[in-house]
Amino acid sequence: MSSNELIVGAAALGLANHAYFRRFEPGNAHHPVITVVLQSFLLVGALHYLDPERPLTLFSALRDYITAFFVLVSTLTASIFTYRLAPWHPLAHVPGPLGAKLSKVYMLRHAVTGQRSKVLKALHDQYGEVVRIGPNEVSIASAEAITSVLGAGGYPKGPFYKYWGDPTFPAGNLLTLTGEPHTHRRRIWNRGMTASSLKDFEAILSLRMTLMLERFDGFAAEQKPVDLAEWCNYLTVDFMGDVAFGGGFELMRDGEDRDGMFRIVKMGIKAMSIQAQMPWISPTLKLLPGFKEVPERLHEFSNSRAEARVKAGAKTHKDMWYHLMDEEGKETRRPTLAEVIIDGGLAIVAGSDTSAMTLASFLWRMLMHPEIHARVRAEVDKVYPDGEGILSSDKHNELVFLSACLSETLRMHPPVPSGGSRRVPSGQAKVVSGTLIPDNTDVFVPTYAIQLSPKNFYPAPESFDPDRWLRAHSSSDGEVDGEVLNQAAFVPFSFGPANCAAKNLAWREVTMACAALVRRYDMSFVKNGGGERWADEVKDFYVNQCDDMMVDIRLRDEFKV
Ligand code: HEM
Repeated sequence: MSSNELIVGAAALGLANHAYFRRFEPGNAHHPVITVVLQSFLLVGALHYLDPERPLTLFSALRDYITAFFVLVSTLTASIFTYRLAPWHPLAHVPGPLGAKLSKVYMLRHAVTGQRSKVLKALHDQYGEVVRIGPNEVSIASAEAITSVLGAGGYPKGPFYKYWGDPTFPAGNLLTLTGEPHTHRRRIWNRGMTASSLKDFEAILSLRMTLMLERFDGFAAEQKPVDLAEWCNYLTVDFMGDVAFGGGFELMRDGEDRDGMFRIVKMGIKAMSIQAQMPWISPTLKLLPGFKEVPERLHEFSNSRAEARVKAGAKTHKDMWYHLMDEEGKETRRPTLAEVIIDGGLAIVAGSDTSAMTLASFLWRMLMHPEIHARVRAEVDKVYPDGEGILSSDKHNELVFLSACLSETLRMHPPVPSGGSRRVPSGQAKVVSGTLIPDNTDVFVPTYAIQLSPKNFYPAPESFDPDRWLRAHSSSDGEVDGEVLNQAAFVPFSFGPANCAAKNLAWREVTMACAALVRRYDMSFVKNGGGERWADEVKDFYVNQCDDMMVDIRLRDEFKV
């Protein structure tokens, strides 16, 4: 075999590898790398076997190896790129930026910088409702996609979700499950969210709110600036700890994340949000030393909380554990301890940052729009003239304007702004938003882009206008003089069988906290603290993450003694 034959052989192998990987999608990064390394090695071995007269020195063997490896990898890459841009690619008819068609690296870099949701919105503004955002991925920003992709007759969760669980646990959590296992586990979750369960959780929340108000009274007395965003997080973490494990987190009492656990959780979410863009990289990264440290710490932490909960038993109010563990024995197959621990951990992760971001965004909007703030406060004062009942949800339906402000907050600042993917199963290609979405495509339905589209919210979709919700409610068909408010396009809690499992709990939680804080305190951004730009700095790491929001807190005059 001459050098020419080596080159032709390596190129043929490159093409054969592409054909193989197209048919059998690699589940990790290390197997393809090992395969390519080994194949180059075997090719050089074959060269020397077939041409025994070829000089065999360390130098010539190395040179042949490098040539074979380089040609194989280059042909494989060129073949992949050519196919991805070819007119016969199944997604050739979907418009999108060239970089995204070629490689997932295009969206990966936006995931790393937390700009994914904003980039998706810009791409939809440029290319329309259906955009190709990866070699095999599309984003569809339309109300139609919400029902036909996320709804009951839609598609199962895609590989994006595969690694959101804890690799140190044998069971997957609710977020990672799809199909029948998801339906089964979701039934148990739903049982934990009935009206009577919500009342139990509300009683737990009112205790936490009382503590928050005590702490804020203290800051007001000391005239000490407070990181409002951080304290929103302390509230929601402490509350989720109570709900999921019957207690144990005391961030508000300590006034800090003492053992750094929640900083780790945030880092973990950020890392996962980046990996989820290339799910096949996860199994490879897990082989690296130190990589399991974060999940292992979380595992130990959840385990210790679970042990404490098991020892303590159910308290006066039934917590989530009670339902997840099926302590009433309603299931034929009772959940295992591992399943309950991992779902308890999920409740902390899924329920704390989302609610905290909603609360912080609402309060930021109040600080930015004093005239709207004044109207919310007037309503709260009217509904709770002496404060009686403010830590219960009984009168929440009377907080009409506050609810409109919360809806507008969740429209403009959805805490999960771009979401995860659904994968079209083989044989289930269908037309969505006028475009054929072929088999095996990963489909994203980006909440932020949909909720800021003038097709769904008009006029001024990028302005904070809570009254749009009131105007729409006052008309019988939801339409007012050329205005658009498409309720079907309002999905901050997602949609369909895998929508937020605790939507009603979350709504009560943030309503109660907003009402109590607005009623009791005057707040203002600390001078030169950059608070006015807070929302611009929010990053999309699947769940939004934010910087400090430093505010001065004062008791309203009527509460001063
Ligand atoms: C305002 C606050 C909240 C918002 C905006 C929110 C939003 C969402 C969204 C958009 C999803 C779907 C994510 C996806 O498919 O990728 C989701 C799922 C979920 N959320 Fe929430 N959430 C909130 C609060 C909570 C709370 C308090 C809990 C607490 C227990 C919770 C538990 C869950 C769970 C378990 C799932 C997974 C559901 C499934 O896959 O079946 N969320 N949430």
